[in-house]
Amino acid sequence: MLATVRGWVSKRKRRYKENGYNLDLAYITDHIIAMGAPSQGTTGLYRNPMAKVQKFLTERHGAGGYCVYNLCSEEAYAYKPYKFELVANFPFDDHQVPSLRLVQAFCEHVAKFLTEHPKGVAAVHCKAGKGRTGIMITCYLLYSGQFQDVQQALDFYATRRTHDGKGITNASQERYVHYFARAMRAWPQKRVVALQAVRMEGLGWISESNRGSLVLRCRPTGAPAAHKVATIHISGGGKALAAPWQLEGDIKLEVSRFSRRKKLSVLFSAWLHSSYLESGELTLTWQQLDKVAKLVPKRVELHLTFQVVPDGPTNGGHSAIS
Ligand SMILES: CCCCCCCC(=O)OC[C@H](COP(=O)(O)O[C@H]1[C@H](O)[C@@H](OP(=O)(O)O)[C@H](OP(=O)(O)O)[C@@H](OP(=O)(O)O)[C@H]1O)OC(=O)CCCCCCC
Repeated sequence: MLATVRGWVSKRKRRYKENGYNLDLAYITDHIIAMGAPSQGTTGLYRNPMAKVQKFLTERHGAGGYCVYNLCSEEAYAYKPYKFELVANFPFDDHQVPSLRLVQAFCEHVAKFLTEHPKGVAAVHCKAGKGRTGIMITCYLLYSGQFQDVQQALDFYATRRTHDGKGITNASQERYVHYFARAMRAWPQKRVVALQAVRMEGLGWISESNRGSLVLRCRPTGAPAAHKVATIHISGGGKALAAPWQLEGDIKLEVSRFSRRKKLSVLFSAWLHSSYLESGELTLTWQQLDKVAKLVPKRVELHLTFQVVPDGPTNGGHSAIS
């Protein structure tokens, strides 16, 4: 019965079903595992039971032959380091993107571990072990030179981790793999951009009959978390900003609307990095947005006008131009 429930929860991800094991776990390469969170208590009833994961890894790779990489920022999936002999934490939030520095640090750690343990395995997990795990593993495949082409690395991960070839399905997570591939060639220079105008098309009845808002979050380069820098109320689908917002680092744009019950619900969001933005209009289509609500038509477009700020502000950005 529990195996059936675990199978439902792991959806279309590949499970390891050999030698009496049945775990939400897949070998991406001989030295990289992607897996669902090793869990205890009630959560262990429908995710990977901690004890089984420990037994599996120790049996196959020896007590010191594996390092567990926990990418969860969720409190619920934190565990004491002694649960495994070697544990490394590179946390970021579910459905979101890591900073490029976090990806770099992860890749360096895995490379060092595998150099010191040539027969070892890096066992990477987030909650489900698909999206966040996918970014980090795909970036490592590129970093370690196993792949040169981003799309090929993404496809390889998707095929190895899932039955339906849907590995990283979050547009921003995929965008950040591309960013990291560029960052490996030349680390991005700090760049401040001013968001000057926002326009949405294709929202149909949503923009006509609802008040909406665009919430801007920014994680300045080097800062641990993103924080809200502005809420812009958008009526009729567009707005030129009287006071453009200067942004630097990881930028999250979240478009929400007020429902009939006056509850604010997110329609879609997207992460962008200021260093890869140019002056001019950027259009994000349905495919380039994250977690688009079902009621949003597929013809939706978010148009953003940015201006690169020469020699940006000394306060590191994310402030309004007065
Ligand atoms: C009889 C019970 C039947 C349950 C059937 C559940 C069937 C079911 O939908 O199970 C799946 C759900 C949700 O599943 P999870 O709680 O595992 O959530 C997934 C996780 O957020 C992934 O992110 P990450 O951790 O990999 O970064 C995400 O992938 P992504 O970031 O790529 O979008 C995925 O989205 P996706 O599915 O790909 O769109 C989410 O479903 O599990 C639960 O809600 C836990 C259920 C706990 C049930 C407890 C029962 C005791």
